[in-house]
Amino acid sequence: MSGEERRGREREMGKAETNEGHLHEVKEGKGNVWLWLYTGSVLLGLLLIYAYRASHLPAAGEKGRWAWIAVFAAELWFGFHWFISLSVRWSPLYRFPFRDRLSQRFEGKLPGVDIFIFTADPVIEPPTMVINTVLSVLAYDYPPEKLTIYLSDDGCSIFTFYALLEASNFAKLWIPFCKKFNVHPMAPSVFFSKLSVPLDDPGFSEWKAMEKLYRDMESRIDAAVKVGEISEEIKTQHEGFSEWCSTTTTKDHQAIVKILIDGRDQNARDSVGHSLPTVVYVAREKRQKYHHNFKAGAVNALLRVSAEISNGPIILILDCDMLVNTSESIRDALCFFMDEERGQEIAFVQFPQTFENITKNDLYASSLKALQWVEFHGMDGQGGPVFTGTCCFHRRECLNGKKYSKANKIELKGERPKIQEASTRNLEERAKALATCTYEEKTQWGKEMGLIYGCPVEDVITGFSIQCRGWKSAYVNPEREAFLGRAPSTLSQALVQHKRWSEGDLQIFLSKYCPIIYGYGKTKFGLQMCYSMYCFWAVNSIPTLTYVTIPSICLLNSVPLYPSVYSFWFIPFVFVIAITTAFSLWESLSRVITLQWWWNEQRMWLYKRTTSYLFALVDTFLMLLGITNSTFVITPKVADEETSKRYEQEIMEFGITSPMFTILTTLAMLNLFCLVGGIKRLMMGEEDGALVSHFLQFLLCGSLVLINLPIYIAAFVRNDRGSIQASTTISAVAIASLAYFLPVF
Ligand SMILES: O=c1ccn([C@@H]2O[C@H](COP(=O)(O)OP(=O)(O)O[C@H]3O[C@H](CO)[C@@H](O)[C@H](O)[C@H]3O)[C@@H](O)[C@H]2O)c(=O)[nH]1
Ligand SMILES: [Mn+2]
Repeated sequence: MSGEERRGREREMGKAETNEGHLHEVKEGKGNVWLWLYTGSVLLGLLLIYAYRASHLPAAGEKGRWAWIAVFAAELWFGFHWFISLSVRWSPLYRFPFRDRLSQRFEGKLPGVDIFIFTADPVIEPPTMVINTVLSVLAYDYPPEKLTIYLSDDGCSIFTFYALLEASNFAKLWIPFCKKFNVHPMAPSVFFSKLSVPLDDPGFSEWKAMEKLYRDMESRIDAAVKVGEISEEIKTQHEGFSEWCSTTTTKDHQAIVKILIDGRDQNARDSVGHSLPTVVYVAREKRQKYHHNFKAGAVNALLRVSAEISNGPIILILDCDMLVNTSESIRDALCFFMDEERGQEIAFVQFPQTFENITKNDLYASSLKALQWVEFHGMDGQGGPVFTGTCCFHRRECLNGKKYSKANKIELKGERPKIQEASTRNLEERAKALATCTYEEKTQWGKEMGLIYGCPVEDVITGFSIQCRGWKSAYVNPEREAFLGRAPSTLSQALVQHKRWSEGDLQIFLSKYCPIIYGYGKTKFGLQMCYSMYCFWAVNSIPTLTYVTIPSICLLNSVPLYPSVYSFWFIPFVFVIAITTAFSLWESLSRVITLQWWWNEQRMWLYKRTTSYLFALVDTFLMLLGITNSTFVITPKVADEETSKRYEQEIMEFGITSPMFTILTTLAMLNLFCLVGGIKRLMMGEEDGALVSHFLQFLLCGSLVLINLPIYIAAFVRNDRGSIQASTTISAVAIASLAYFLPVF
């Protein structure tokens, strides 16, 4: 299904509301009859399962009693989590902006927009990638004098600064080029590598010339990075280079604020004579003894710096790998904020995080389709989606802590100071003072103002606190993806990212901002349920681990844990398994996803639960006990050629040793051994009716073996550098063999 078809379908699914005169259309999802039926029947099935578990509990001293209790507890938890996950399905909303109405009514009065781009490490996030994001943003279809771009560099890298300087020069040609040829995505590296212009096209030579200019710039930057030094000749191009000296390190340096293009300057023009957006480089001060609060700290520093320089009332927050793919998304977002009636209560407009490097069947389930195609629309119906840290437009005032009030109409005003009022240098000096380590001492920054500190998902917790102040958020998922980022391209990256997310979400539940307690009376119960569902991700690890080990070990020991095929109680089990699987398949297949894709999603669902979520749970407890501190492991955005090749071929990447891989391999081996043991017993006819009495255990263990196929292949068949390390395989086999000796209680 193409984007257009999906959109058509969503429109159809929605009930029309009166949209006359509005800047956007809101449609409520319908078709709840099916959902009622689904919910009702699964609920009934679950109750029957629980009744069976309670009434057939093995007596004290009988083999399998404790296994039974454990499996029962897991089923209770699964039922509970399934139930709260309905909250994101009940009342989806779909939104569609009317850009033409916006232009008709507001073209001359559009608000200033400040765009924040964040980078933190020049190796993981190469300068050429970062400036591609910057260039794509510069080519937005928006009045340049109202656009200011801030690059926050937590890596304080002279190469990133140099790359930005190159980009600000290149922009003078790139912006008119994008407009002339209607370029999408507006990032040169992606654009030139994915598209080629036909020879007979009238624009051919211009196109090729631009590509050459881009490639030259890219090689200049890459060359400087490779040498590890900026040449004296380059340093003469800008006095900003003098900020770096021999003692400058990522963790220890003064604040740097450099306005590379001042849009107020009459001489700052592109090649066709139009004025240019303002471009600012910011590296907030870092000192060893001050905690810098990761991305949240960077956002807050930019909030203050930008207030001094441009003070745009609308802010777009972007990660450094999030390229702009359509020039319209600022205007789309404004259709929500500027709607006279519906817009007043909207604090932020979230776009989905879409990615340019998703493989054919999304091997690591990184496209987050379930979340972004189903769940966020569902949350929108309960008060608004989460803030996901990127691809999100905010009202500045809401980020600064303002409470919603019906009486107060907020106006989207805020003009840049005129050039005669403040010179560029003067602005830089004033802004620097706002980006120091000590500035936030004894202030509300990180608490009531700006992004909230101390949580690995600063975005989610902040979004929730904004909603608790009475605001709503809106989710818009346009036909053509608005942004294109880079998804993790190895298994370990994907698992580490999910560890951070699930850990952060669990910490929200345990923090002052617990959705149920803090949100009580401030938000809808449905919204609290949505958030709780994410908060409990990490907790899922324990019941999932129970379920992937105990029934299999019991199978090996011929201890039945489920009703036999001929029993009445067999029906609810099969029914719940069948209908929930069918529902999930329907949800996926009706939204483009292929069968293989769905299967990959199921595998990642399992892997995340048995590793990322488990580690998140453990780390959260250690943190509560004061043993560890919260950290932020940055997701790598580049990989070596061999790894990238395997990724494109959808071959799972292990390669390194990691406790996560040991767990995954052990679980895979355990299930293989148990299945083999169970089948052996069947073949030998050691026990009559074993298949009938253990049918569901065979099914469960068999499915686990099937889903783990890539692990067996990576451990025993493959011998490339991405396969499972021999040491991991050996320890996994050793631990899993213990299953043969494990007594069943
Ligand atoms: O100390 C830091 C750490 C990170 N970043 C930036 O934060 C962004 C997100 O980091 P990344 O490693 O790419 O994390 P992801 O897992 O891809 O990030 C998702 O999840 C994060 C919360 O866990 C959100 O902040 C992000 O916006 C969201 O895309 C990147 O641009 C980083 O450069 C900083 O500026 N300073
Ligand atoms: Mn990222």
